[in-house]
Amino acid sequence: MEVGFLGLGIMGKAMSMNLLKNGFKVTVWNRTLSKCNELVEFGASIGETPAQVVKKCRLTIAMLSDPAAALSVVFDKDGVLEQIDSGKGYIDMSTVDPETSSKISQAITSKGGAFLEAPVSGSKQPAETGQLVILAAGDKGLYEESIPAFDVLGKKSFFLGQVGNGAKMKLVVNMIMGSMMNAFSEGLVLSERSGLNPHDLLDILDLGGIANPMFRGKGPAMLKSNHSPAFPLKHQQKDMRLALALGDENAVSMPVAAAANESFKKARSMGLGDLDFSAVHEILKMTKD
Ligand SMILES: NC(=O)C1=CN([C@@H]2O[C@H](COP(=O)(O)OP(=O)(O)OC[C@H]3O[C@@H](n4cnc5c(N)ncnc54)[C@H](OP(=O)(O)O)[C@@H]3O)[C@@H](O)[C@H]2O)C=CC1
Ligand SMILES: O=CCCC(=O)O
Repeated sequence: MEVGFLGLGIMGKAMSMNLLKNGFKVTVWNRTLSKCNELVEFGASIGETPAQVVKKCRLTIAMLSDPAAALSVVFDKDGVLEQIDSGKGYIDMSTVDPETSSKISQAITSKGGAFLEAPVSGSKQPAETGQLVILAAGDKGLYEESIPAFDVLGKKSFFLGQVGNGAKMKLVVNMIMGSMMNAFSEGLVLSERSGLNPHDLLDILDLGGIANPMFRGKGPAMLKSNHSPAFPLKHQQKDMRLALALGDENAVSMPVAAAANESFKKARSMGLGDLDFSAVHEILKMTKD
């Protein structure tokens, strides 16, 4: 199957590489075009614009940083809309808000194309090993057509109904994750400041009812102040912001998420946005008497 792939950041590079390794023909595009070269070494072709990729491929996947990027790649000059038509499908796997996704869906479908939003749970390593969880919504026929690709990219896909539901589910999941990261960081600081060994805390957490892969995977690196980016903090803060907007629209009080968002904003303002979202630990460590 020939698939187009737009956006070769941390996630897009791993996902398109995975498709190539599993026998898909992949045509890639990235805003910074030089990032395509590594994929070419593994057999990918390059499209010089999003429109060129869509012209060549029946299915095109996008994995872009945020709503502005997702909209730009579709609506700007040489964008997806210039070549989408009936018989072609567009799958946006970026994490965006439901309004952005709906706007893209309307534009694609008004030109006869099929649209699916399919944000993912899971980070760099699950993307490399095909262990993502795919939260799809939109055109059911396109979802079914995409299953061979989703089976390579993920360990499980969900079809959640109408466009917007995948985006909302992803924001709820990441809102919980961002709040957990803040609570975890505060716990690590509290254990150290009160004279405990934080490595003991990690062991104890891992044996109890709140054990989870995020604490297990990131905890030891956080204690060494190693925040090599898997999920950039700037994207986690974007997701908190979009989740809080969803809370506003639905009159859901979210004081815990709002406090977590403030910590991520502070970390961004201190220049930590390109580090892993675990770097929020650094600003919590800085608070003293
Ligand atoms: N990293 C993670 O663990 C996960 C991330 N996500 C989500 O996946 C998406 C991608 O994340 P990730 O790969 O980490 O992000 P990166 O920051 O590594 O990559 C972002 C990508 O978006 C492109 N981009 C940014 N702005 C524009 C623009 N205006 N026009 C065109 N392209 C643009 C970048 O191009 P360029 O190279 O030119 O800068 C790059 O390809 C985000 O929505 C994120 O929230 C979801 C699950 C996990
Ligand atoms: O959006 C990013 C999710 C990262 C993860 O699920 O570990």
